[in-house]
Formats: sequence, structure tokens, C-alpha cells
Amino acid sequence: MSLQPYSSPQPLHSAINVVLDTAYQGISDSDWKNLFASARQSGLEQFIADMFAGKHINNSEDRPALHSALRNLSKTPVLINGADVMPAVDDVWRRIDALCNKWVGVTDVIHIGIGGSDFGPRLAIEALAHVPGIESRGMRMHFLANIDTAELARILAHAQPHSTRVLIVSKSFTTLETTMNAKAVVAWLKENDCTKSQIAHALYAVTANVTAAKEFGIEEDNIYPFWDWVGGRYSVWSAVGLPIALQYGFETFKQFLAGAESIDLHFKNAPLEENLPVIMALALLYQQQKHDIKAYAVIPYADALDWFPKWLQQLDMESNGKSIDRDGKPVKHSSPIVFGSAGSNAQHSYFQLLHQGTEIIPIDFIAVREPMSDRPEAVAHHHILLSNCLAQAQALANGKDDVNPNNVYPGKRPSNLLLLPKLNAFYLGALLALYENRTATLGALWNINSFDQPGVEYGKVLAKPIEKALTSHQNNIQASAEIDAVTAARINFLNS
Ligand SMILES: O=P(O)(O)OC[C@H]1O[C@H](O)[C@H](O)[C@@H](O)[C@@H]1O
Repeated sequence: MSLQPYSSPQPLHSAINVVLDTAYQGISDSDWKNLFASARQSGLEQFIADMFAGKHINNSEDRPALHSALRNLSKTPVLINGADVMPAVDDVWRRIDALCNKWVGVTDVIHIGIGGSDFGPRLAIEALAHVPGIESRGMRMHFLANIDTAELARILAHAQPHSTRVLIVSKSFTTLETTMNAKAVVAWLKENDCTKSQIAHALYAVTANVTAAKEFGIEEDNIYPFWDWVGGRYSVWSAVGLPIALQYGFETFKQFLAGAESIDLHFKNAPLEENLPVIMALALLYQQQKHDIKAYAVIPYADALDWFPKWLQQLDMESNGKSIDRDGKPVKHSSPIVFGSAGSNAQHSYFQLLHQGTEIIPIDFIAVREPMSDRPEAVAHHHILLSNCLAQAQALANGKDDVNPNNVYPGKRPSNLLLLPKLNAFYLGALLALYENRTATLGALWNINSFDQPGVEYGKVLAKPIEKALTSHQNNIQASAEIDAVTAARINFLNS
């Protein structure tokens, strides 16, 4: 038995020189037509228009999702309840630019934030660190997210207190990990004889809750606001992305925004049949309808993008990991589990399962045309990197027959190839915005509100009485309405 090549008729699509190749999705011409027709029928075009127009598409919280305004470099008015938000956005850009010129002699920046206040800037700082042509100002940029003091201790062991700046980044400014870590860093500054005014000078906040930041003791001039119409996981484009500007310069930050803006314009204006985020969303929908898809893998063949799948996990699973639709009805499909890591390393880890496991796991292969360093070996290594990426996709799609069942590859395992012309701030911004818009499209097609996260809250509420019980050091905690018998036993064990 010879296996047929697994391809689709018109697989190549591009926007701003980003190429999406869907050949290995195995979707026929007529299936694509049906997919676009049903997307149109579901009102996707209206949803996209509503999103950019500031309609309250986040229905449960009754607000718009207007992160696109944060990268609207043309400053065309964006209205919320009749008021243009762009002057406030522009003012923050001006202040970020000014801050980049102001920080002289800073050796360390401690960025304290978690979830959406962490992944985006961390990914960007890592991704752009070794890109040829991007100059770093050479500050040590430390990211402190975990409440586990191991991370805190590691950072404080390397930072110089008298030349450190602290960015406390929290949309709500109530996240316990962030406020506790911020207090610990302030205590460390005090322990190291920083005066009150030196500490005030060192502390900065990025938040949508300016009042809470002031109450914490941050001076008003050091507070960079963003707004409740920006979801935390969509916030890297706001002052949450400050580390990008501080480390690589304001122009680089603008390039990052410009890449995202270009994808927004494409998403807003291109017909569905040419619209990259829409095509990617529909390909997943097709596979979900055809197979029992439980997981989705994203493999960037770029070491610089190793943080990308972690950023995407929050984006996709917090946005669309829901079982109830906008009308409160159960949904048939929602976000699969998202995972991934840089290739080719990933090949040496879980690719066995992707090739021969019982699950069908659609994959996005992300590759970059240009080598990502200026080392003399860069071109030769890059060819090996790319050939691995192409070979894996081909093996997954076409499979391999063999007399020995152990050596049979079933094939027909769908994947996209997303090809960036190069990796720089512009294309990093474009990549992130492409996936944000894909996530929003999937939410629209599943009729899910992608902009709230109610499920995250309950565990946090339950943590409070448990923390109280742990702090009591008692080992006779009884089961109650807040602490069940299993957890009470665990607390008693920990306290004994
Ligand atoms: O930025 P913050 O308000 O501190 O929130 C940080 C994170 O908190 C929670 O985990 C939310 O589910 C995330 O969406 C958010 O990014």
C-alpha cells in the first residue's frame, strides 16, 4: 500500500511577507469553500468589525476588547462611548519614550508581574536578545512572577540594589503573587540601605488600577496606566511592554507595535478566504469536526521563540478554555490543550507521540527564513534547522508503510507551516497579533467570549482560608464549607 501525498489545492497565503502554507491540512477545495461559507454565515465578518469598532464584545464584563488601539500607530480615532482613546494611548507612548532616555546607569530591572503581566514582555525580551541588528542597552532584565521565593532569591543575589529599578506590573494591582513579591523587593532595597527617596525613585508601576498603585506607595509620575478594555493576556502592547522599550529602545518597541498593527489591518480588511488568522482558525475547526482533537502543538523552529508556546498557552486556553457559550449554553468544541517548545529540541522529546501515538494533534510549524544569529556557522546550521522542520511536517502528513508494523507511520497528521521572513521586532509583533486574532476568531466561531476568565478566580478564593489554616500551624483542622476533608488532611500533614 502506498500512501497518497496529503495536500490541499490552494495552500499558500501571505500577508506582510508572512506565508501560511496549509497544504498538509488535507482540506479539499470544496471543504474550504464550505468552511468559509459557514464562517460568513455565523457572522464572523461582523464580529471582526465589532471588535475593532469598540463594541462590547466582552459581554460578561460588558466592555470592549480594544488591544488593537494600543498598536494603532496611525492614531485614527478609536471611540469608546463616543470618546477617542488614542490621546491617552499616545500620552503613554510619549512617556515611555521619555523614560528610555531618562534611565542612565541602571544595571538591573526587576519586572514583577504574573500571567498576562509577565509572558508577553518576557517572550519579547528573550526573543529579541540575540537578533542581529537589535542593540540591547545591556540592563539585566529580571522577571519575577512566582510566589516561590526561589525565583526572588535568585534575582536578588544578582541585582545591585542601588542601581536597580523595579517595575510592578499588574492590571488589577491586587494579584497576591505580585504585591507580595513587590513588598519583598522593597524590603530588600531597605535592607541594602536605600533611602526612602531612593526607593521612591526606583519604584514604577504599570496598571489599570492607579489608585491601588498609589496606595502601595508608587509616585504618580512613575505610574504608567492602561485600561480595563485591555485584557491582561492581550496587554503586552500597552506599557506592560515597557521592558522592550527600555532594553531595546523606543523605536524597537514601535516596530513591535507596527508589526501587530499591520496584521490587524490585514485581519480587519482581507476577505475571509485570504485572511491568515481566519484560515488558521478554520483549519483547526475542520480538524475538530473530523477528529477528536484534544491537543494542539506549536513548534517554532527558532530558539528565540521558546517562550512563544507558553505565551500562547495563556492566550488560547484562558481565552477559549470554556464549556459555556455566550448565551450560557454548553459548547460542543472549545480550545484544545496547547503545548509546544522550540524545534528541533522538541523532536527529541514528544515527537514520537505526534508521529505514532493514538492522538491526532494538529501542529503549527513556525519557521524563519533568515538565520537568527551572525555567527559564521549560522547559514549551515539554519539549513539543518529548516530541513528538520520540513521533514517532520512531511513525515507526519504522508506517513510511511513498512512490513514491520512497528515502523509504520500512519500519516495524515495535519499541520500548518508559518514562515516569517526574518525574526525582528516587527515580525515578532506580527506573529503575536496573528495568534491573538486567530484566538478571537476561534472564540467567535465557537460563540465563546474570549475575553473573560471566570474559571481562574475560584481557586484563588479557596486559597485564602487554606493559607489561614496553614499559617495557624494547627494540625487538627476540620473539614468545613471552605476546606474539604482531603484538603484538611493535607493541611494537617503539612502542619504536623
Ligand atoms: O495583571 P494582573 O491583574 O496582576 O493579573 C495577572 C493574571 O491574573 C490571573 O491569573 C488572570 O487569570 C490572568 O489573566 C492575569 O494575566
